[in-house]
Amino acid sequence: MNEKPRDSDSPAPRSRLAADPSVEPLMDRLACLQAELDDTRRQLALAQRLQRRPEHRIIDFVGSSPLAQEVKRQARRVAQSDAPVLLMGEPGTGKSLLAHAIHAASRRAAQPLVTVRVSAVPAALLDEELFGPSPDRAPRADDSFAGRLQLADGGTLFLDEIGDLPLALQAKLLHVLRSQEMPMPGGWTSRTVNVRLIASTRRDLADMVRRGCFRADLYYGLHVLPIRVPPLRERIEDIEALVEVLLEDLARRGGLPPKSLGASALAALQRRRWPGNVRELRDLLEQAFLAGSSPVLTAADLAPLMAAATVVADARSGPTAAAMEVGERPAVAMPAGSGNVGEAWLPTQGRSGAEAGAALRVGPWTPGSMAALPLSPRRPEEPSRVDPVQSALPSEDAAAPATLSARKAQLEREAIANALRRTKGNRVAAARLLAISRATLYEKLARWPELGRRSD
Ligand SMILES: Nc1ncnc2c1ncn2[C@@H]1O[C@H](COP(=O)(O)OP(=O)(O)OP(=O)(O)O)[C@@H](O)[C@H]1O
Repeated sequence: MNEKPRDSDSPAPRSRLAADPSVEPLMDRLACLQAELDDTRRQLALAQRLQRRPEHRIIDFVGSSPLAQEVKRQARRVAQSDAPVLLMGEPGTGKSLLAHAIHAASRRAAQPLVTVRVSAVPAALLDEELFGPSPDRAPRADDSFAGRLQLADGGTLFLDEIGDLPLALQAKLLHVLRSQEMPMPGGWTSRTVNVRLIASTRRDLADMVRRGCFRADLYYGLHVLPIRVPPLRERIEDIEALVEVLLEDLARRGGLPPKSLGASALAALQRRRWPGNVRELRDLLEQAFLAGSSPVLTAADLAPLMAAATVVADARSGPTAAAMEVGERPAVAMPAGSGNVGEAWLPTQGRSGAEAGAALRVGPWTPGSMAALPLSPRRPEEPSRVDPVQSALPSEDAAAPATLSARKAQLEREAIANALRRTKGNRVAAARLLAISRATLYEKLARWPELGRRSD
């Protein structure tokens, strides 16, 4: 056998060292460390694999109706391209799901998908949030802060509710997308960004262009690959499959025994118009799932929940809510030179009680949120006697929600309420305390607007 001569400097074979009693404890320690290292490597590899696992795939868009099949066909087609995608549809129809799925099916899947929910970030913060520090200011030590466009470099930027983007930022976005260049602070240098844009809207952007509220060039740039995501009422035949998947998911997430739907309950669901679309269906099923102990949900189980949801839907179609769907954000004047185009949207502060109340109703539905809504809403002018922040804190006898996602949401809400209480409502300080960006805090407050209101 042709054995390679051992280098005189290489360590002595392990067996010879191990035989030496003086190094035995060291060898044992080394073996332990090696085992720990291997274990950590395995865990790291698993975590990386899990992180890379897409949140949604195109197949997760449940439905076999012709409309649902067409959406999935278009999603597969646009995933092959690098052109901007525009997802148009009512709230809760699955636009975010599709954005994630298209990214996951694209050649950028291994790169980041960065989401900005435009409607949830105040206009005054949006510029920096998207583009990073302004190129007009002198470079500073803290300029390592990157805007979301830069964070999405190589991957995909998902702009949820692009219709809420102020006009000045529309121009800036268009410029960056066309030139693939972002000027850096100081204005002397720029950096290249390679980002694919997916945008979603529940508003009629073509109508906004006609009214001068949305730039025509950005609209046409986005309209290269448009996908219309149909409302649930146009694909009633998908409800059965959706119910099956959603009930299975609720049971799995909650670690609970599975439940099914009786024939009368299915018929009742198919008769409904679903203004909140699949999200509303999911919330309704979650409440029904948690409310009863029977393994089969009946029409009688669903009837009171559907009646309560109808009250909410009617409130949503009221005049203020309708204005928010098709019109502009409630705007307040900004002082001249404040850096934005004369308007800033404040999620809760600065709005009248009526507007804030409407925002509560039209805001995103969260699991179990309908149960928390009063059936007869308080009159807007009636002052609240309850400190919303205090009331958000955990009470001794508050029943913990059963599902993991609802429990996580409750803990998050409590942490934010606590931070706001400790900082006396100062959002900048609260965000710092929570170690999140201001924009993230505003995004979360859009989900729980009552936390952002001061009782004093
Ligand atoms: N076709 C579908 N199949 C399975 N789940 C769906 C489908 N459509 C929507 N969902 C589920 O419904 C919920 C709402 O969907 P999603 O957030 O994607 O809607 P959206 O259109 O982005 O809403 P919004 O405009 O309010 O942001 C999510 O839990 C999503 O997983």
